[in-house]
Amino acid sequence: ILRGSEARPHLKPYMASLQLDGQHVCGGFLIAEQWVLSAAHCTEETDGKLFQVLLGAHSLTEPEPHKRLYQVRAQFPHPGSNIHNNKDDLLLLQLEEKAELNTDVRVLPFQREDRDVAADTVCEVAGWGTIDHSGRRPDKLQQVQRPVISRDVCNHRTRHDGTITQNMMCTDSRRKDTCKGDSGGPLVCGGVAEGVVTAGSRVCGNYKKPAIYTRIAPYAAWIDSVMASADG
Ligand SMILES: CC(C)CC(=O)Nc1cccc(-c2cccc(CN)c2)c1
Repeated sequence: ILRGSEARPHLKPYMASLQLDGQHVCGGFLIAEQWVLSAAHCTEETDGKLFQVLLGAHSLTEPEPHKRLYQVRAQFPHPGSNIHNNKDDLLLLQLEEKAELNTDVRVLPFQREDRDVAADTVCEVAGWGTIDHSGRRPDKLQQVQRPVISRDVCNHRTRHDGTITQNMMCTDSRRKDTCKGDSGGPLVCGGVAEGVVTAGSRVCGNYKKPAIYTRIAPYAAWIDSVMASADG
C-alpha cells in the first residue's frame, strides 16, 4: 500500500497473509471458516508449492494473541485465469482445518448482487504490500481509502485502454495506491468485499494506471460450487 497508514490492529480480522517459507507474498481474506479468497496471479512465482496462510495478524513478525499460521489443503485458481491478462484472477484456498474464529479472526461477507459500485464511492483496501517505490515492505498491516472510478474513465485510451471488463472495477491511483504484495486483498465498500486486488499494469501510484480489482459478485456461483465440491 503506497502512502496509506497503519491499520488499527486487528480491526480487519478477515485479512490473510499468503506466505511461502515465512515470507509474505500476497494478501487474501477469510470468506468462510475453512476458505480464503485471493488472486490467481499470486501463484505465478510459487513453482507449484502451496501457500501457508497467516490469520489473526497485525504485525508479520511479532507474537500476537490470535495469530496463527494455517496449512493449505488445496488451492483452486479460477479456470479462466492466466498469466497473460487479469481475467478471472481469483484463487480459492481451502485451509487444512476450519480457522478458529475470534476477535482477531473473522469472516468478511462478499457482494453477491452483480451491480457496479457507483463511481466516487470511497472504499478501503489493506495489505502488507510495498509502501514506497524502493519496494520497502511493512511489518504492520497498512490501509488506504480510495474512490471508485467508472469503467468508462478507467477504459479511456490514456488509462487501461478498453481492457477493463464488466468483471473488473477500478479505483483512483493518484499517489495513494495498491502495490506489489497487496494482490489478493479485498476492496471493502460499506463493510462488504466488492473486489479482489489484481496487479494489472504492475505500476503503483501513477494516476494514468488506476488500480484494478476483480469484482466478486460475478463469481459468487463459482465460489459456492468450489466450496461445496471440496469435502467439508
Ligand atoms: C507473484 C506476484 C506477487 C507478482 C506481482 O504481482 N508483481 C507485482 C509487481 C509490481 C506491482 C504489482 C501490483 C500489485 C497490486 C496492485 C498493483 C497496481 N496498483 C501493482 C505486482
